[in-house]
Amino acid sequence: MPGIPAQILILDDDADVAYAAKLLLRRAGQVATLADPAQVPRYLQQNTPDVVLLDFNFTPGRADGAEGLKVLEQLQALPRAPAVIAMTAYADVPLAVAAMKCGACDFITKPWDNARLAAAVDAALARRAAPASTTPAATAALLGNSVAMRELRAAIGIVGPTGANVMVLGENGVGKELVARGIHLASRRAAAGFLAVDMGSLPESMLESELFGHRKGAFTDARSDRPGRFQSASGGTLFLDEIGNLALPAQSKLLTALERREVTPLGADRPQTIDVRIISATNLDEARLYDAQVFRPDLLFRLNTIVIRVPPLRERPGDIPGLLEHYLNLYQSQYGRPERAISPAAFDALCAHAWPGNVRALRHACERAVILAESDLYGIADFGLHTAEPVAAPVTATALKLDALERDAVAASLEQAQGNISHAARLLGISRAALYRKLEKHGL
Ligand SMILES: Nc1ncnc2c1ncn2[C@@H]1O[C@H](COP(=O)(O)OP(=O)(O)OP(=O)(O)O)[C@@H](O)[C@H]1O
Repeated sequence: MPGIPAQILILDDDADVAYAAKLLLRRAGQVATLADPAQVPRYLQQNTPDVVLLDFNFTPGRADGAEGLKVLEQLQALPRAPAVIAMTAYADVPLAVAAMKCGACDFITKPWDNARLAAAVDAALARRAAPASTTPAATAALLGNSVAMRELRAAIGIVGPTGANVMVLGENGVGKELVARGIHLASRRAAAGFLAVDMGSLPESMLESELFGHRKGAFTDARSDRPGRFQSASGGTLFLDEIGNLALPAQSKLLTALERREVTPLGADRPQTIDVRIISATNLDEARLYDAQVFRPDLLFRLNTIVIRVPPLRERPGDIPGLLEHYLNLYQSQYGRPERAISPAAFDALCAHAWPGNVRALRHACERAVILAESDLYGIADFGLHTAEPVAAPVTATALKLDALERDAVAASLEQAQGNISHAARLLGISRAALYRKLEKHGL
């Protein structure tokens, strides 16, 4: 509310940590500090915090986070629950992830990056103050009326104009790129371009030339000067997709570019200043993303000033009917097919399905149903889900064998790539889109 300063509570037994955070956050509101969870009930009798920065271990020697989780529970039970930002040591990231599952909105690792902490608190405060819907144009493509999707749209409206670097997290096919495009459209850079780069499919040997450009003659195939993605996206937004797949040496090159705000094309003797907003995305599990063996913490701090998490479709089943309707309509008109309704049994099955491939898989299933349906209503078999009855079609023994071989090859490459779609596609020598189709076909 205008005029009323936000209340921020820092709960940490380390006096130095609490004091440093207090100094940093003074400009964002009224800051109180407490050192002991036992003081919390009394504080809550007289105060209504908007944001709580919460440490998880207080008693010396304790590292299970139970004390912090108990406070989180108390805060969640309040009529106007504050936004809670978990604060943990780097080694305790799994604890922070557990806290997020219990309702914390974000987490910060200690020692923190000042800009990241300030941005996390600003984002938490802005989210509380935001009206239910913002910048419809920026989020028009993002369908779904679940609470999660409404919050996501509000977050895009808030984060977009800030210009801060954003990291979008979520499983494959949840809509991370749509979110990134929404942030771009809600930003002051909307009139300039949005350029997406699939970092997962960039071979390491090409990374520098692709990202930073090259001069004619810099290497055998460099027949002319070529700008890199950083230069091409100048003034706009560069979307670094599958950032979690970047090898460590490549991470350090990217870090240098971001730190210096300049890139040197291969073969050039002078760097060029860059002006891009970076939005990155990954499907990497957060515990792995925060593992320094996998991802450089200093690069992470550059990229994740704001973190946006897109929940999987199975956690927002209320969005499924609207998405089915949208994509069936889309493909019916695209393929000039008649309008059909979904049979009640198929509808129930589709709503109960876990959708491991998320919205992308649902979209493909709708396309398939529109193409294959023959009766008056869409039946579950038309959608080709692995839980459905197999479509009765004559198949020869050879086709069956080839199919089984293909399934095994896809499964083996996925295992070898530890579930990383880009890597698996590269192992198989096919595009990511083709791999998605095969995953769906074989119900993997
Ligand atoms: N909320 C949504 N409303 C409508 N369509 C959506 C939504 N979320 C995702 N989609 C559609 O699902 C497909 C996958 O979305 P997108 O590419 O943004 O996902 P992603 O998380 O970036 O996937 P990946 O991790 O595999 O790159 C796209 O066709 C997109 O249009």
